[in-house]
Amino acid sequence: MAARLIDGRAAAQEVRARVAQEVERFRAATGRAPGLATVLVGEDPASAVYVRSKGKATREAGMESVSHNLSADIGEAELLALVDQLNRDPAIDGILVQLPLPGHIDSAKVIAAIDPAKDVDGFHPINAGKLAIGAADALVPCTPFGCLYLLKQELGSLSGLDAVVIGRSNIVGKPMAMLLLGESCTVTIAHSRTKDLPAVVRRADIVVAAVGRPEMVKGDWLKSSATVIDVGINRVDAGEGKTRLVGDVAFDDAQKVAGAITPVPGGVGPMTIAMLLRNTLVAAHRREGLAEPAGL
Ligand SMILES: NC(=O)C1=CN([C@@H]2O[C@H](COP(=O)(O)OP(=O)(O)OC[C@H]3O[C@@H](n4cnc5c(N)ncnc54)[C@H](OP(=O)(O)O)[C@@H]3O)[C@@H](O)[C@H]2O)C=CC1
Ligand SMILES: Nc1nc(=O)c2c([nH]1)NC[C@@H]1CN(c3ccc(C(=O)N[C@@H](CCC(=O)O)C(=O)O)cc3)C=[N+]21
Repeated sequence: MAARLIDGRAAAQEVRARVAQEVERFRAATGRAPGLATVLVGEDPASAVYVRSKGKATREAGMESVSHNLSADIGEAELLALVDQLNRDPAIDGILVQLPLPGHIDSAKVIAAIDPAKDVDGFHPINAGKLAIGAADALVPCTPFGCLYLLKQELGSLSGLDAVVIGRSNIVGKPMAMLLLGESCTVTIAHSRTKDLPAVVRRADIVVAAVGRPEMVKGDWLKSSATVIDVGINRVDAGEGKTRLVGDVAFDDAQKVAGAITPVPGGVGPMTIAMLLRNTLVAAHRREGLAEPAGL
């Protein structure tokens, strides 16, 4: 039987509509809108597209969006000075520095300079630590948070399920594993040194692929009825000078085996943006000392 398609666009639209309602309440209570600042260094076209769509979604939710576009040869000190200025700006509730940064800038240093209360990406060591210890007030990285939202929508309780996360980056794989552990899954983190990855994946009730290798996870690696979340965003040649987006999972074959699967595009990507808006809303409430909006 063909897998159910997990519609990330629809789920993201629901989250965004709820955020927009809460933005109105926030506005009524404080006389201002939540504000998100995005910082883009250099002119990587893909990054520029993401940053623009984040800005658009922010405004559509009724929030303020401020974008800073810096030249690729800006010094680390100048970038740190901008972060410091945004940390102090009372109208800014969330700061997102688009990654990757150019090689001459130490991204760990830049991330650590962001006020943890404004770290809506959830990349600051304080927020990563809070997630790891299960603190309720962690700001959680948007991509894994969006994956968890889709999984809970699809499966309800995740307790006791076997989850395999492929990829161990600080922005996707590791926080994803922490979230699944928090839901009482039995979690395996696989990576480039994992022995016999197909055998590891075959045990999984839940597979999260965050690798960056087009269509690496094959249909016959999957246990029948597994729930598959494909985080990969890979642009590949489609002939005639065109390109198309594919995930880290070989979708057509996986779809014949899996119980449910996210498409690329239209899966995790839109959820990432929805969760960024959610985190900005929550950060704004905390900064104003307001009760956090329930159920978001
Ligand atoms: N939809 C969205 O919103 C987002 C999508 N992405 C996409 O998700 C993917 C992953 O992103 P990110 O985590 O930043 O990537 P990274 O490159 O930081 O990490 C990739 C991970 O995959 C592992 N890996 C690489 N090759 C293999 C292999 N052959 N077998 C098993 N594991 C392997 C690496 O292992 P090792 O550590 O051993 O090197 C590493 O842990 C990319 O396609 C990216 O574009 C990312 C962010 C947001
Ligand atoms: N500080 C930081 N935070 C990030 O969250 C961050 C980042 N840097 N750097 C790059 C990655 C990537 N990322 C995506 C966001 C949305 C889509 C998205 O909306 N994708 C659409 C398709 C977009 C298209 O057509 O190109 C989809 O999957 O349907 C994808 C990828 C956030 N990232």
